[in-house]
Amino acid sequence: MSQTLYIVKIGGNVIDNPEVCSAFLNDFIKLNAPKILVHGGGKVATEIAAKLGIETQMVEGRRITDKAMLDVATMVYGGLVNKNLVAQLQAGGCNAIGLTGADGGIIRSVKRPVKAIDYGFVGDIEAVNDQQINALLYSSLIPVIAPLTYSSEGTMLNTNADTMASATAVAMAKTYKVNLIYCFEKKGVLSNPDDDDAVIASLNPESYANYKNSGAINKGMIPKLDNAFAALEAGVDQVTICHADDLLEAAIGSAGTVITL
Ligand SMILES: Nc1ncnc2c1ncn2[C@@H]1O[C@H](COP(=O)(O)OP(=O)(O)O)[C@@H](O)[C@H]1O
Ligand SMILES: CC(=O)N[C@@H](CCC(=O)OP(=O)(O)O)C(=O)O
Repeated sequence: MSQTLYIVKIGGNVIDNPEVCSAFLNDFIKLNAPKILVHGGGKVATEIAAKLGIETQMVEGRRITDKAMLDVATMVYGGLVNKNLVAQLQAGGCNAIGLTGADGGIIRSVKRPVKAIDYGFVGDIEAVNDQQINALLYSSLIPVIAPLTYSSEGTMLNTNADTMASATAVAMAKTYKVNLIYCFEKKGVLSNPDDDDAVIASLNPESYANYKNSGAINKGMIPKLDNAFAALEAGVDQVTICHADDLLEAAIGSAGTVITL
């Protein structure tokens, strides 16, 4: 029986809220098992870009990333957000190491081909170096992964954090029983987006299709759930979507929305 590895993704709305983020990090530190943190930061990037006079354009939850926006993404995700998370984890006694996909060559991607939409410098993941990630875990380092990848041409590419978490989980499922937990600012996937307590306990592809058709599940939740189902189909053991406050409960299956096939 292989060991459980927790891959926890934290979204940009939580990162932007210092109190909730700090409480979440304290719980992440308490999670007593091999673990990886994948972070977003879309909200911070949008704020900093606006201060620099760069407008944000999102299509289906993905940021249109021209060169100026790529520079913002690289600075904000790989620098500001990643290093602040690492500093807080280190202060709490957790030996975190901050990485983009380029560091240690852990996640390589290819620039998304231009079809109906030109997303610019956005990467579609091609390869996750699970052996390199394993080497870090064996050294008792806790990887903290920013939503950036690199191309074989030597450029950084902006990559959705939910997809980073899902692809990392799939690669690590070769050696671990992976428990993937998406933490955000709501208690789970809601059956009624206006009622924060209407948490769906368990969601399968059929119920997902129904909620999507009725409009109850929309916007950023659609790519998150597509990533969640893709991870399960590719061998990840468990996927949960929960509030950042409920990480430790979700880790034992008693909070949030459990995704099933
Ligand atoms: N049924 C739903 N339940 C919960 N959230 C939903 C639902 N439908 C849409 N959403 C939206 O999805 C968002 C989460 O996606 P996203 O903004 O990409 O999160 P993150 O930045 O944490 O990855 C929520 O903030 C919420 O506005
Ligand atoms: C290509 C793409 O869309 N990248 C995302 C990466 C950040 C992210 O995913 O952050 P959240 O998890 O906070 O949404 C973006 O720039 O918004």
